[in-house]
Amino acid sequence: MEKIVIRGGKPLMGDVNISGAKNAAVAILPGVVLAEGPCIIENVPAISDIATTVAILQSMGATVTPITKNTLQIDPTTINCTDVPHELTKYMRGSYYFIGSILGRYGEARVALPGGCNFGVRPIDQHLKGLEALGAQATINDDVIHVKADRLIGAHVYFDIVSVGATINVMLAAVKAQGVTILENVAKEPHIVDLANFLNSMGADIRGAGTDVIKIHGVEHLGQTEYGIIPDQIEAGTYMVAAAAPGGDVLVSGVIPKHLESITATLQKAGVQVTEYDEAVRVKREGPVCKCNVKTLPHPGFPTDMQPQITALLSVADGTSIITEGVWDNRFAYTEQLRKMGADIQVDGRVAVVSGVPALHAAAIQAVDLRAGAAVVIAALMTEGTSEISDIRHIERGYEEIISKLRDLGADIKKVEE
Ligand SMILES: CC(=O)N[C@H]1[C@@H](OP(=O)(O)OP(=O)(O)OC[C@H]2O[C@@H](n3ccc(=O)[nH]c3=O)[C@H](O)[C@@H]2O)O[C@H](CO)[C@@H](O)[C@@H]1O
Ligand SMILES: C=C(OP(=O)(O)O)C(=O)O
Repeated sequence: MEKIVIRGGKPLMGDVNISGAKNAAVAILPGVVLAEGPCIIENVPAISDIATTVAILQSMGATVTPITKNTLQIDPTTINCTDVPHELTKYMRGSYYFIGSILGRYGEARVALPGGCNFGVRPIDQHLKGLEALGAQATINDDVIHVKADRLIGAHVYFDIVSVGATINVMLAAVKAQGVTILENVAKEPHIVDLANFLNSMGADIRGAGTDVIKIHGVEHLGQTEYGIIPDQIEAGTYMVAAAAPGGDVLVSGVIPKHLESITATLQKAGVQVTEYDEAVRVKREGPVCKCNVKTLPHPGFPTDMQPQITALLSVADGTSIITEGVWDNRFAYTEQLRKMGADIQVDGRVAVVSGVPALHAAAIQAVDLRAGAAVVIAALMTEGTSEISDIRHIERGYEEIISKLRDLGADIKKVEE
């Protein structure tokens, strides 16, 4: 078993370059199934969720050729199987995007239920509601989702809840449906817009991505494309908080600052200096961390996927911060790990009361999920002693080369085999 060992207390200084967005890539790669020719996808993050996505494509018969570490050529014309088994879906949430794309292309898919971070129940009723509105029959038996349609027909879908996954899955199926699909109350995250841009580059006709309503004119054929994935909003935000945590001066580059606005504003409230450039943000902290209240919300609100990281930072603020989780029912389990490091955090349902302490202390801690893993890395960077982080496979789902990126910023961090 591998662990991350961090000797903290050193300020982070220098530049860090941000990788392609995990949550865009895990939707775009399944989207390639819809193409009638090979696609070249650039800026694909080298993370384990992508290794799993590639393994799913290969298990279906697609030909995946790495051109560089972050560029893949994917030829879906060799696909000969439309079933995705649980051995492959169980590692990640985005595996369920194969439901929409295989249904859109082949009219039938059998995809086992997805894995991903455990925040309590993660229902898929809105995905199925949207696919059924397009004319698909959907059933779940023995943990396998079976969707089938003789023909997908455009429809008007009003989502009862704003869901990233449902918006993406229904878009993936609707691009080839006959007629017009209107999706209302959709998610507006940057990766929704990126997926729409990618599908449009293949010949789809999607408008309105990034607003509450998406309109899709179905097309008969989607062709090959060459497309570059956007930078990862959450990886960028994580390095912004990491830079602020032990106090330092870091240029987070290769980003779209507009995507980071809610994170920038929150860090500024917490007393951190953030300067925006065209494709970079500079993060500097000299004074104390100031208490501040944070509520996570769908985009453009403060992202839930940054909630554990900001909580780690605020655990050493000069007062009490209230963190309200507005998306998930159960996303505070990781605070137990911060408490092991001396944090004073009381959780009541979707609210955490974080009473700042002067300093955290080193401990043996666990990455209980992906962003919880990032949070304990940030906490360890702030402490004077040596912390050991276990279950790092969760961190590797979503952070490309986190060890070398932090080491290049001056962190004392290494991966060790137990
Ligand atoms: C691979 C990926 O992109 N994962 C992200 C995606 O997850 P994911 O797509 O699973 O999250 P959703 O946006 O769907 O979930 C938002 C809320 O809607 C609820 N819901 C969702 C679907 C559904 O059919 N019914 C339902 O009730 C969920 O329980 C949750 O309370 O968006 C989340 C919210 O930004 C992020 O935390 C995850 O990192
Ligand atoms: C929750 C996350 O991912 P997933 O939905 O893939 O579990 C995340 O990226 O923070």
